Amino acid sequence: MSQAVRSFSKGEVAKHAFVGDLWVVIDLVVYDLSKFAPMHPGGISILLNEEVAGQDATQAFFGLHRQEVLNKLQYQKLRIGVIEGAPANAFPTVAPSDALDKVPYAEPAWLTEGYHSPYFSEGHRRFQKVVRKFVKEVVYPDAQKKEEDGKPPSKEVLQALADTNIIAMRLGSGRHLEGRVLLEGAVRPEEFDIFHEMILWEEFSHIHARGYSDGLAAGVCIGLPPVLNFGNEKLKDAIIEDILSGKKLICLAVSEAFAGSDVAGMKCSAKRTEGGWIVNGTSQGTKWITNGMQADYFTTACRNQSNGSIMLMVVERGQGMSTKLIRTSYSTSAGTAFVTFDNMFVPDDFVISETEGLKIVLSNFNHERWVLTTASIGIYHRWVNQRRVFGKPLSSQAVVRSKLAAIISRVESCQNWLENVTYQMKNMNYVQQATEIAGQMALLKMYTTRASQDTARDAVQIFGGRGITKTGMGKHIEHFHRSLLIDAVGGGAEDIMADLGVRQALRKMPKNARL
Ligand code: HEM
Repeated sequence: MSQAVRSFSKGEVAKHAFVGDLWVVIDLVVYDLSKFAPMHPGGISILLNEEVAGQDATQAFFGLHRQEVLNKLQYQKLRIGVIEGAPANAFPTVAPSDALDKVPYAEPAWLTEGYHSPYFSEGHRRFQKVVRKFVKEVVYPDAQKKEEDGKPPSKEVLQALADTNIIAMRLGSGRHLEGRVLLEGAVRPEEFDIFHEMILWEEFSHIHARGYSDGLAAGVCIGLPPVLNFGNEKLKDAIIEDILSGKKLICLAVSEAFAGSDVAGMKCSAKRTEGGWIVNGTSQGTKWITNGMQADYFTTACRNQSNGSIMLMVVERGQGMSTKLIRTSYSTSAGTAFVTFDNMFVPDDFVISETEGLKIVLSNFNHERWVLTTASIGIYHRWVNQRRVFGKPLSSQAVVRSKLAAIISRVESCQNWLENVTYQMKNMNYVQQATEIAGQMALLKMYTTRASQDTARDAVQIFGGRGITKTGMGKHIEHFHRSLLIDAVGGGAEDIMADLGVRQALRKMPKNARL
């Protein structure tokens, strides 16, 4: 035992069980709560309970809080020593920010000790460590705060994403990465592949703040690819660098109040005028536009009034545009907006395509669906050992273990299917992806979001009341349960995805196929 750490007998601790003189033991460590108790978010009276004050409160504590509470600096200061006989390392140490979780199935198999993967190299493993550290240290604290107060992500975090070129990396591999230093050199631009991008999305999902995560320039990931892949050089020169460097934001404005994501049914219209187009979408403005509140540019689909063709263009924020905040089941941190255009002028250079708008928007969906699927996968279940009912750990009940079996099987099957689809995307060109993978991607997204709903329901059942509280031990479960439908609907609702998957399979059915 280090000399600096004092040790106390149980009897000594028991003497401090009153207002103004209050100690408790958690995991063999003695905490002096005398000054903290009146400020305790759970109230003072529970701390004065005879089974808590001056006692070993380990079980009670972990039945209500997450371990991370004890890791906070302000609470580390409450430690005054350990219980007699405790090992020298009893003081909980904070795991390094890039540490892997040792709880079985908490990490994907490729990050589990002793497991192998055909898809991920040593380079991917190094990259994953750097991303995890970045997410935990730079993003997580801001995410937890802003998800709660509904404000957009802080400018510093968005700038950090731009400076490390995470904004650029989330658009996938390609020429836009050339010459950039990626996350302080964690990967070279020419090495960066779709598995690096997958790591980014999976690691970012660990912030457990779905609205905030969309607020982190998610609109760029769907609004900029049409410009990158189909825009003219003048348009690219005018906006890409400002967006990748964090000065400006772009979003995708294609779903409409009456047509939803049925792009073909849109009412927003464009009329020819000298040097450009006049865009109107007033009564049927575009709806559910992620980042619409903050965006400077809107990649917008509209119908050419003269010939009915579907155009795609970038509308710059300005007079004639209004953006109104929409409240959804996740945080307003995402800046989801109802957008209307009233006689907006769009110069010719900002038109991406006059005739192929629909095709470009549809081709964009594959990557969007892949992103949504990647971000949805992954759930932790260490708490099952933690929560106790009728005096026993919950995991001692067969019915709970059966739910766990289902949760694990679903997570593992989604992850493995995703890795396979990602590998196909890595090895297929753009056209092949549209014909070979779109159907499978749609089925995978549908399966993943349905699995998420089953998993959230099981988790809430196991968690009981804690699974529906926004604070404490169950806060991530509550959040997951409330926000998962965003992924089930965004980028195409489940039934549409299922239908697309099967229709694409049927198209490929050999004419002479017989049972
Ligand atoms: C080192 C000692 C403790 C610290 C630093 C602490 C800190 C906190 C914090 C930060 C919260 C807000 C919710 C959260 O973020 O998890 C909370 C809530 C709560 N705490 Fe404690 N706590 C301590 C000990 C205890 C003990 C021993 C009990 C007794 C069983 C207790 C009972 C509660 C209750 C009932 C809540 C409200 C639960 C909720 O909001 O979901 N706390 N505590």
